[in-house]
Amino acid sequence: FAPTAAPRTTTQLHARQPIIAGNWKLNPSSIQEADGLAKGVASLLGDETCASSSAADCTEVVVFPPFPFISSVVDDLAGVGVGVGAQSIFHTAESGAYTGAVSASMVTSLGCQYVLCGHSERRTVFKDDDEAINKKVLKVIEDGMRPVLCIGETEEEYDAGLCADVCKLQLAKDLAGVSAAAMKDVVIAYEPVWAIGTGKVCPCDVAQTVHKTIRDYLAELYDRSTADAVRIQYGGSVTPESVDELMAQPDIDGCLVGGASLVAEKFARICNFVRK
Ligand SMILES: O=C[C@H](O)COP(=O)(O)O
Repeated sequence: FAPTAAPRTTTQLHARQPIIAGNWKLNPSSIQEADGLAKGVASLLGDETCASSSAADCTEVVVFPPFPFISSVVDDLAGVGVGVGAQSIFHTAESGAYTGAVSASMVTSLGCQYVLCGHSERRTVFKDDDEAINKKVLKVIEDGMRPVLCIGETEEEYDAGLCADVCKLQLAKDLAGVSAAAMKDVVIAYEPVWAIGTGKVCPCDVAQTVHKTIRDYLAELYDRSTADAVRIQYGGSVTPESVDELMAQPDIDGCLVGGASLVAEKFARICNFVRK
């Protein structure tokens, strides 16, 4: 799938490849529907030119189906250049008496390249705390996959002016023990909780400011060069209508899309965002 306008300049010091991801969450309700969605995405984005490229003018696309659909979706997307990831993993053990758990090695063996860690719905509904999220991040890296570490503040924290503090604290705790070298495989997703599934997109200038704050803090945790190479996605009610302006911001390198990723045409339009 070709970019629809002139690519972001590649002469900048750290040309980060855009990454658009679709988090299907607890959707759809059957394997038939999941295959239909994956095949729809495949037919709309079907072009192998981006499959093996990490060039900044080529957008990486990943989808995160529910566990039972992963294998089939991997098959549906074979040869299309769209990656597949898992929405979580169990971080405590690889095997044993853990009813309902799914290990990193299981999803790796299915062909997953990415795992979501720390999504706000995991933090609130499933009580994943920063210690568990940190273990997941480390486990994903250890198993040769890439974590998409989700961070972000609640509406109350945003209103109290605590956005930067919350994001920094989550980064410090969730990235503990992750080396600078490993950060090349880590994607950060800034997802203000108040914008998730609400239709309220964070204003682009606010999102850019937070992304820059996150990048500057990564430079404190690591170094400037490492921070400048990390890809930071925005997530929260992203739509075909909002994606172009978001992606025009200098520190926004991609989007983590929920609801709009469940409609192949909308997701394809977001992946084919117009570069400004
Ligand atoms: O993982 C995706 C985010 O939670 C955003 O979801 P949303 O696009 O439905 O607001």
